[in-house]
Amino acid sequence: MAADVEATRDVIDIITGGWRAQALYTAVRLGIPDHVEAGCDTPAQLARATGADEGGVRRLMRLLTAMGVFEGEGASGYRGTRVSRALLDGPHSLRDMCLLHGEDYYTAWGHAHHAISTASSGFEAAFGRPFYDHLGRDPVAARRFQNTLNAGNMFFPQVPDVFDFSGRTVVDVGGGGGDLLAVILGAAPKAEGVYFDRDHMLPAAREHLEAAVGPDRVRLVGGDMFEGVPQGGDAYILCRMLARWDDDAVAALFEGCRGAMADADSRLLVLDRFVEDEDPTVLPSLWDLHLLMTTGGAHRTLAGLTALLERAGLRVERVADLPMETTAVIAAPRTPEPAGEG
Ligand SMILES: Nc1ncnc2c1ncn2[C@@H]1O[C@H](CSCC[C@H]([NH3+])C(=O)O)[C@@H](O)[C@H]1O
Repeated sequence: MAADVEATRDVIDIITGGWRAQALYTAVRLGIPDHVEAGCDTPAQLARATGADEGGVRRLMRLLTAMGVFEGEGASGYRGTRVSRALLDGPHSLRDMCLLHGEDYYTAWGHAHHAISTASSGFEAAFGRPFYDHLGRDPVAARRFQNTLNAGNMFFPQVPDVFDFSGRTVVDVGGGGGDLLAVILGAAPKAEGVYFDRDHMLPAAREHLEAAVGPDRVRLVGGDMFEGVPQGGDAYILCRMLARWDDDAVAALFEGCRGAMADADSRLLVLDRFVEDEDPTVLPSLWDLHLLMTTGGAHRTLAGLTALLERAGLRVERVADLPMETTAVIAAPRTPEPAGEG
C-alpha cells in the first residue's frame, strides 16, 4: 500500500506544533521582537544584542519568518509583523504568556501521558507540588500567570454588550486583577461594584480599580467564596472561576450566590469556556486538557453547567457568545412554584 502523503503531512504538521512553540518561546526569551522593532535587524546585529550564536539566530529567524512571525530576510534585514508586535515588552504584551507556556507549561505537558492516563495534574507530576503552590512560591511565575490571564481578557469589553448592568450592584466573585469590574463600571455609569477575592488580591485590585473608576463606586471585600459572598447584589459574576472545582463545590458556590441575591430580578452571570462533545472545536478542547495539565481541572459542557445551576435553584435565562470562544450564561433564581401547581 502506498503511503498516504496527505495523512503523513497532517501528522507532521500536528507533531511539530511543539517545535514551533519552542522556537517562538526562544525568540521571546532572547528579546528578539523588541530588538527587531528597535531596528536591530540582521543576524549579526541580533546575535550581538542577544549574546546568542549568529548561526543559531539566523536559523531561528528563518523558521519564524516562514511562520509569519517576522518578514524580510537576513541579508536586507528582518521586519516585525502584528504577531511579533503582540510580543513586545510592555502593557498588554503576550510576552509573559509565551514564557510561561515555553517553560512551566511545556514541562507540565511533557507529562501528558501520565496526566491523561491517571486524570491527574501533569504539573504536579513534573514539579512535585500543586500548580497554585508553585505560583505562591515563585513570584516570577505568579507574575507571568497574572499576565497570561490578563492576555485572555480580550472578551471583557464585550461583556456589557450581552448584559445591561445599568443601575445594578455588580458583585464580581473572584475578581482577580479587577479589570472586568472596571470595564463594566466604565460602560454602565449608574452601576456600583463589589469586588470580592482572597485578601491577598485586594491591594493590587484596589490600586487598579481606584485608578480606573475612582474610589466611590467600588467596595472591596476579602474572603473565601465557599464561606459566603457579599450580600445584596443584583448581578453576580463568576468569570473563569469554575474549572478548578468539582461539581459539589460549584453547586454550593451557585447556591451561595443565589442566597445572597437582592431579589428575584437579580442574575448570576457565568463567563467561561465550555467544551462540547458533539462537533468539538480545537481551542476549548485544548484549554480543557491544559487545565488537566496544570491544576487537574476541567471545562464543563453547557449541559453540565445547566444541571449544576438547576441543582442550586437557578435556571438558565439566556446564553450569549463572547470573543475567543468564551460564553456568557445568564441565570435567574427559580421562583417558587405557585401554590396548588406542580
Ligand atoms: N476560595 C476563594 N474565594 C475567593 N476567591 C478565590 C477563591 N479561590 C480562588 N479565588 C480567586 O479566583 C480567581 C481565579 S482567576 C479568575 C480571575 C477573574 N475572575 C478573571 O477572569 O480574570 C483568583 O483571583 C483567585 O484569587
